[in-house]
Amino acid sequence: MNEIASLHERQAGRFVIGTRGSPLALAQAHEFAGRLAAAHGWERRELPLDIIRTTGDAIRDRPLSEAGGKGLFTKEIDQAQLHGRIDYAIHSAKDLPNDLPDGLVIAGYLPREDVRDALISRGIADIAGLPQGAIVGSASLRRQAILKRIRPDLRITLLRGNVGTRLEKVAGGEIDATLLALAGLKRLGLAEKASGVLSVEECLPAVGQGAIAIVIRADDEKSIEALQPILCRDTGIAVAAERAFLSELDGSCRTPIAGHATVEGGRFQLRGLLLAPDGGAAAEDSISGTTADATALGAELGRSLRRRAPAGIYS
Ligand SMILES: NCc1[nH]cc(CCC(=O)O)c1CC(=O)O
Repeated sequence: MNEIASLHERQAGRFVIGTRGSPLALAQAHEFAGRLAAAHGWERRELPLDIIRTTGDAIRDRPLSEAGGKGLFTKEIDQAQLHGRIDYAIHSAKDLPNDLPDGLVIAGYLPREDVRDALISRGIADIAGLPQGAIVGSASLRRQAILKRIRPDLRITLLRGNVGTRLEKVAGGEIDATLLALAGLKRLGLAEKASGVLSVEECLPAVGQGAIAIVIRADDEKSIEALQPILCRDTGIAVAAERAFLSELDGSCRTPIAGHATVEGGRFQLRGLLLAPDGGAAAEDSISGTTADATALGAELGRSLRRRAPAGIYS
């Protein structure tokens, strides 16, 4: 969107929503806008989307961990937000860096989708069913290490691109399988592309998986207030604890880490997993308590796993 269009829509609209342009990012932004409009009885066009291309969108050929990590998908959006061009930025919680730039904060989360990973293959329902030496594509260090741990014979290749591209590579026979977040598939209306769904026990999800984070300017009281009716408190508690866990372990996203928290009836539980990149060694544990202590417990589990990290990860 050019500057003039942006200014024009800004006068017509109540709030401007910033998002990346991938199909999944757009689906998430539309879900947010639909919920916000419904909560206030606003017209959907009063919440225009400003689609922002990020540096990360242009990188296709190498692991993001080598190209500079998670901030690549947020930098241009952060700038637009700090300059006041957008009010709300909608992100997959999983893709948000540990530390946001000064002046921006996570205001909360929408209700979480299914946190599990889906297996995408030509008709095989679980990892055990994949043929010996099958080629599995993934760009996620977590998924790669988990796969190597349970099936050392699999040949893991780097697979990037948006969800549609990844599905095509399996359908076309270029690779035998991949793992994708079921949440993303559901939000794209593609859940039937999953040939199987992996349990949380078998494949512990990434921190933040399935949750949509809403970022605002820290001092933007109008935007914070309008959000309140659509935020999911339990998701907020769970993801904040997962992020506290992650921030004790690694900010560089070069280490395979999984973490998943649940909140039910005032109780909180978090499982965490830290793996050697080749899947050969792992440290895993869980912690539970009251929701009031969730973030502190998340950090505690992170420190505890760090002390027990497989050799070669931190030293
Ligand atoms: N890193 C890409 C990314 N970021 C968020 C999702 C899916 C949606 C989610 O996890 O909330 C995906 C694709 C995937 O992992 O399948």
